[in-house]
Amino acid sequence: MYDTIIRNIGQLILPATTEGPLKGNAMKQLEVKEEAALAIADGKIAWIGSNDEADQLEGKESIDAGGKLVSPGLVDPHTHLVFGGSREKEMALKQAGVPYLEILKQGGGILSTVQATREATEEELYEKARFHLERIASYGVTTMEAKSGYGLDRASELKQLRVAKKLNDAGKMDIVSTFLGPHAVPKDYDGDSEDFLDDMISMLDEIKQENLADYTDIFCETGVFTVEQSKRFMEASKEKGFGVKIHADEIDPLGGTELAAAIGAASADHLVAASDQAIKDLAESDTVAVLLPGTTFYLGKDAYARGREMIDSGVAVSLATDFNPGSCVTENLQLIMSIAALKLKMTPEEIWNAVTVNAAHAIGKGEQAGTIEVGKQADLVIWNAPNYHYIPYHYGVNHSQLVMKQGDKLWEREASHVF
Ligand SMILES: N=CN[C@@H](CCC(=O)O)C(=O)O
Ligand SMILES: [Zn+2]
Repeated sequence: MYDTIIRNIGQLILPATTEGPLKGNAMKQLEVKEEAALAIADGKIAWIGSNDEADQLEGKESIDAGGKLVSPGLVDPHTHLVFGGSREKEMALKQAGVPYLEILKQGGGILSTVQATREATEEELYEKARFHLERIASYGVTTMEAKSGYGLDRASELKQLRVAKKLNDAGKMDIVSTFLGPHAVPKDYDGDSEDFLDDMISMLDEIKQENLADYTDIFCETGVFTVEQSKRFMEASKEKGFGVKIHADEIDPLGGTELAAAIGAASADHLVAASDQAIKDLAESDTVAVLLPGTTFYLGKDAYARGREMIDSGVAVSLATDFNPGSCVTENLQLIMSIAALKLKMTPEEIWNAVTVNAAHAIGKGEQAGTIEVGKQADLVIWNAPNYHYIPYHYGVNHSQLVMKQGDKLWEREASHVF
């Protein structure tokens, strides 16, 4: 007797291969099973077969998918989930042409969120992050990453990391936590980025001991941290047993992407200005390129990361929201899928692989999330859509009908709609 049987699935997205992350041509492959069914037991996928075969199965609960699309739960591998305040007033500045890095230089941007985050209590941050997390889940996400980086001092960084851990322990979403201490140089350091970096490095032992993060991250950018500083921080993190990530080549082509590939980073993120050499290096490495086209869109830029070229060159590409209060204020990963189709020229198959299997690998969750396979967590979405092409096609709305996390209902739409 199974716990739940999902019957009458119009299209079931299965992996074309059990390996990952998928690179280049492998990103074009999706195994789509029509007229399918699946069974769940103990929070895991226990059986996958045809709808006819499922007639012989017994389950405590039976769900009729109504001929619709069922996919793995989406994975969002780059978010800044935990923060205080909001920055709606920056929008007018951006419209007036003030560049993102100039706002930061003047003490706004990331630094204004730092102030609000420092002022908020742990409970306030928890409630706010939980609100955003529920919205993220409603869009079909069952596993995500969350970065610190708005505390920029010991106590406030630990406060952010503890909030992410508590949210993970609450069990509704798997949250991979990343320590992004070197996100900006706070005003208290008077521009002394080396001194600040030393202080962030000195936190690594404590974070490890308290098991507050799996990865570290650094913002490698003009006026923030150099490639040399990024290398120093990443090497120190690796030595302490962390996986490493980097915000690389978002605005200026400094070479953070080449560094990520050379150092064996789990992911290099943004990559809007990544060089030809960076793309070659990534293709030859195990580093996943996490592209954030929602950020390029929200910052009003014309040039997007060269996703098409990256895939054609053999890079493992993933997509994320970059949800944060400044450069990409949306919890909607489905919207990012549409922007990836329109601006990165990615195909529907590539997009699905980018927000499932490759995203899971970018945050070290490839073994348990990102694909529907017997033995893996029963994290899945029943979509109010007839096929997998439909989600990036019909943009800006929420197509989730039922989001399941380890076999439990995480979010459900009240009524099903006609396409
Ligand atoms: N670019 C650096 N960090 C974030 C933005 C943070 C912010 O503006 O608050 C990003 O990934 O886009
Ligand atoms: Zn980011």
